Amino acid sequence: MSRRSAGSGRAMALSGLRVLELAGLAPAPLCGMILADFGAHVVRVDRAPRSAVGTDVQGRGKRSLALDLKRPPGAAALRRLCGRADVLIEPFRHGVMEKLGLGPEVLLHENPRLIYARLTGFGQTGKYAKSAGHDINYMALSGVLSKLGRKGENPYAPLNLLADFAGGGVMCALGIIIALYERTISGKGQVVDASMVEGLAYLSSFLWKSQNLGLWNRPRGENLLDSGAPFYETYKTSDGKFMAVGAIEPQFYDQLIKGLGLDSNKLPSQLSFSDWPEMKKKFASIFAQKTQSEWCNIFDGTDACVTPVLSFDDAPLHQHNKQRSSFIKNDQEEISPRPAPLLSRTPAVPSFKRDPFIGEHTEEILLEYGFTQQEIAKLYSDKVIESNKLKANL
Ligand SMILES: C[C@H](CCC[C@@H](C)[C@H]1CC[C@H]2[C@@H]3[C@H](O)C[C@@H]4C[C@H](O)CC[C@]4(C)[C@H]3C[C@H](O)[C@]12C)C(=O)SCCNC(=O)CCNC(=O)[C@H](O)C(C)(C)COP(=O)(O)OP(=O)(O)OC[C@H]1O[C@@H](n2cnc3c(N)ncnc32)[C@H](O)[C@@H]1OP(=O)(O)O
Repeated sequence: MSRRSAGSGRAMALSGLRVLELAGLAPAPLCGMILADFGAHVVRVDRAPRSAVGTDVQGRGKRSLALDLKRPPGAAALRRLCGRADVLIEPFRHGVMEKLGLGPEVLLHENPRLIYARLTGFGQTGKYAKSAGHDINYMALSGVLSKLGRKGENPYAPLNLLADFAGGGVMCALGIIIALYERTISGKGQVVDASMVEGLAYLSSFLWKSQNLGLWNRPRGENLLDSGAPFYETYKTSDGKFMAVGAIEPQFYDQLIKGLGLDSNKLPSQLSFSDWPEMKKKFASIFAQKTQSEWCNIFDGTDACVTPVLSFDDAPLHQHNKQRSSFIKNDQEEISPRPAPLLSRTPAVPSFKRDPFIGEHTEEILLEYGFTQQEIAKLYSDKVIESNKLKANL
């Protein structure tokens, strides 16, 4: 397969890599989208019979094949596809793939170079391996949720960003890339058991390993980085917006104090924990006196570590983000973040096309993977695959 991405004419880091992503909820689609953004040929294997509308909003750069895995010819078709693929991403709880006869021992036996990535909440073993769950449950089990939240309040889940996406989708992508690198040496594939509980726990290594520094020994919401400190907080401005303050180091804290028009000689020391609640009130009353844009005028260009809290409407329009083209607009005028990180020679070139409809590329994918027209016709007549050309052409 070409080392160049279709349409862009620029080489991408993962060009030529064949990925099969079994359609799942949120984390696996992100994992597949990252690989697609960096040039992999990602096929999303959707369910047949298909539902009216897909739930994957992270289908950028992917193609869709609608295949009924519950029927033996459908499972057999996936086995054949895996025979020619580099990576399989499966997002089901443990046991589902085995029940379909598509477990790793089968697929790796048929293609020993396959990277078989299993992205689950609880992993492949252990008491919860077969239990349903969502981001908040995985965060809870990792220990991390217990650290999140404000003083006196219950633990608080910051959307489904941490377990689903950081500990799940991104960690799984990392596992895949590590296994692909290792395959260049051994020639062998392997299973990546990407548990979101463990992915997030690993991501929180700093919290675990800094416990002896005394950073976290007060209750939730009363520590340095968990909204306890006045200099690591958000503050409301006079126009109802917010500023984010992260002035940890003394030299940066000094600049914060200066920008707020305060005299450091008349204030308690920065790390006087008992004064933190009062200092917060003081900072809050000062921030409430000016608009967000007025505070930006004061703090932009300083090292006070004070930035505006931007809405989704405002973030793409902020001068800094515009200067780096940090957000992109696709052919449907939808705005989303540009893939990161930026690689200097082979950056990601995200697709600007709309996401695929379920089953939009069924036939072309099967042909590409070596199925004959007769075999495809049989799969159609057996109702094992579906095509969605009509809708795609509307
Ligand atoms: C917090 C997040 C979740 C957020 C998701 C939201 C973004 C979306 C949730 C609901 C969506 C809305 C809803 O669908 C209604 C609208 C629909 C419309 O189309 C769009 C708008 C909607 C409003 C829509 C909008 C959004 O999309 C939603 C709001 C998370 O935490 S996500 C992380 C979840 N956890 C995991 O991924 C860990 C691993 N997976 C699991 O543990 C389980 O999969 C899970 C998630 C617990 C689900 O369990 P379930 O019983 O449903 O599945 P499994 O046990 O894994 O088995 C899968 C079965 O499906 C069969 N199968 C799979 N593929 C095929 C195929 N191609 N052909 C045939 N059959 C297939 C497979 O064989 C299994 O069958 P069995 O059960 O019989 O073994």
